[in-house]
This record gives sequence, structure tokens and C-alpha cells, in this order.
Amino acid sequence: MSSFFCPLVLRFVLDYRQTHPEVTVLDPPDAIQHLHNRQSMLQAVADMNLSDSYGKVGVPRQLVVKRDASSIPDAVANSGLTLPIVAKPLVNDGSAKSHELSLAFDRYSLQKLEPPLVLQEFVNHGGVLFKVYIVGEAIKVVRRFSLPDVSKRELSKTAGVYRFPRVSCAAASADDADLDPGIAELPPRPLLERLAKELRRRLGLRLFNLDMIREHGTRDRFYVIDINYFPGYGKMPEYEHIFTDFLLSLVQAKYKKRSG
Ligand SMILES: Nc1ncnc2c1ncn2[C@@H]1O[C@H](COP(=O)(O)OP(=O)(O)OP(=O)(O)O)[C@@H](O)[C@H]1O
Ligand SMILES: [Mg+2]
Repeated sequence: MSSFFCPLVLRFVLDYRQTHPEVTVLDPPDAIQHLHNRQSMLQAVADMNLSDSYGKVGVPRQLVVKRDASSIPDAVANSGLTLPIVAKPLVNDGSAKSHELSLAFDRYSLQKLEPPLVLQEFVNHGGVLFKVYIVGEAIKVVRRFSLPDVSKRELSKTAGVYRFPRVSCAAASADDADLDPGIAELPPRPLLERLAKELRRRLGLRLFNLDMIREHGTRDRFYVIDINYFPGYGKMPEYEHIFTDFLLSLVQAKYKKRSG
């Protein structure tokens, strides 16, 4: 568990906030905590059901399994989730273990997984993922290499559960790679602006990023697969200016409120 969410530290932060109302809180701890559960994390995107002329943004079909691995094959069959399936630890507390993901290729191997988990349909996306960084009103998108597609043929020939290491740490930037334009094209700006604005409001947060993929073979069908609070902004281009502007805008807003 990251030290910030140790109950003692959290209590201290909440008390400090009450006794020091003059201190600006960038994002409230309870809203941040909402992102540590992979089920609640994507709820805001699902509720939004964003669809306009620029595209559609959803979340992959998913199922939560709290306990009893032996029940997973039936639960998956009943829910209609299709293989392959990505299994993610339900709680993402920042530990290495909570980033140990698996890809399951057949129904019976699902019993080998260790709940509590979120099981998500694997969406083919051409091996490229978009990291959308949000800092207040600012949005920056970068391309990263991701897991490759799984073809129908491959699926029918493969069985078992394959663990994969933390992709984001290993993944190289795909910004300068020579890619199929249909895969590389960034999500439309107006769509991202709507998504970011709505998510800022629904999550009650200002500093986060999204992992977003485009379903391979479509132009405008997007899925959000992960949302992280205060990600490594070092990988976001121009973060120095963007962050400084963000902090300045907060000071200005506070000053205006006091003098107004
Ligand atoms: N539903 C999905 N369909 C296709 N690929 C997926 C899906 N979910 C996850 N992936 C792949 O697995 C990677 C890791 O998934 P996710 O971001 O949810 O996990 P994480 O442990 O929070 O990772 P990180 O912190 O490294 O971003 C993604 O970058 C993507 O390559
Ligand atoms: Mg991720």
C-alpha cells in the first residue's frame, strides 16, 4: 500500500486539512482512493457512455470475481465474456503484485487464477495504446507499444494462462515508430476533451491519466482500460510548463476568490 493510504497517514492528512483551511488541496484523498479498485475505477467511464460524431468511448466487458477460483469458468460462460480474457488483481495499491496481470486463452484454465480479480475481455488494438495525461484543463496524449493482437487462429490453438509483467514499465514509446496510420492515429481531440472534462467532474480529480485503446479494424471505437492517479508525469511531453501553469492557475483562482 502506498504510504499515503496507510490509515494513519490518511487520518493525518484529513485532520491537517480541517485545521488548515488555507491550504489548497489538489485532489481529495477519498476520490483518489476510488481509483485503487479496478472495478470502481472504470465505473465513471461506463456511466458516461460517451458517444458522439467523433467516436464512442466505453470499457471492455468485465466481471468481478471476489473468491472461489473454481467458479470462474461457469461465471465467465454465464456472463457471456469472450476469450481471451485479461485477469487483473481487483485492488491496485501500487505494489508489484497488484500489477501482475494474466491472459487466459481457454475457459478451464481460468480456475488457476487467484481472486479477487477483475476479468476483462481482451480487445485487439493493433499493439498500440494511448496514454492520455490530464493536468487540470490540459490534456497530452502519447503512443506506447502494448500487447499484440490475438487472432482467432491463435486463440483456437492456444491454451493456458500466461502471466505478463508490468507492460507500462517495459513499453517503449511508439510516437516515432513507423505504424499503420489506422492504428497510430491519435483519438480525436474533441472526443478527448469531452472525456477529460466529464471524468474530472465525475471522479472529482485533476491529476490523472488514462490508458485508452482503439479496437483494431475500427476508426472510432475506443476503450478505457486503466486510470491512474498522479502517474509518472516525467513521460508526459512539456510537463514542466503544463504543471507550472496548473499550479499558477490555482493560486490565481484562490487570490480572485479572496479579493472578490
Ligand atoms: N482489456 C484489455 N484489452 C487489451 N489489452 C489490455 C486490456 N487490459 C489491459 N491490457 C494490456 O495490459 C496492459 C496493462 O493493463 P493495465 O493498464 O490495466 O494494468 P496496470 O497493472 O494498471 O498497468 P500499468 O500500471 O503498467 O499501466 C495494458 O497496457 C495493455 O497493454
Ligand atoms: Mg495501465
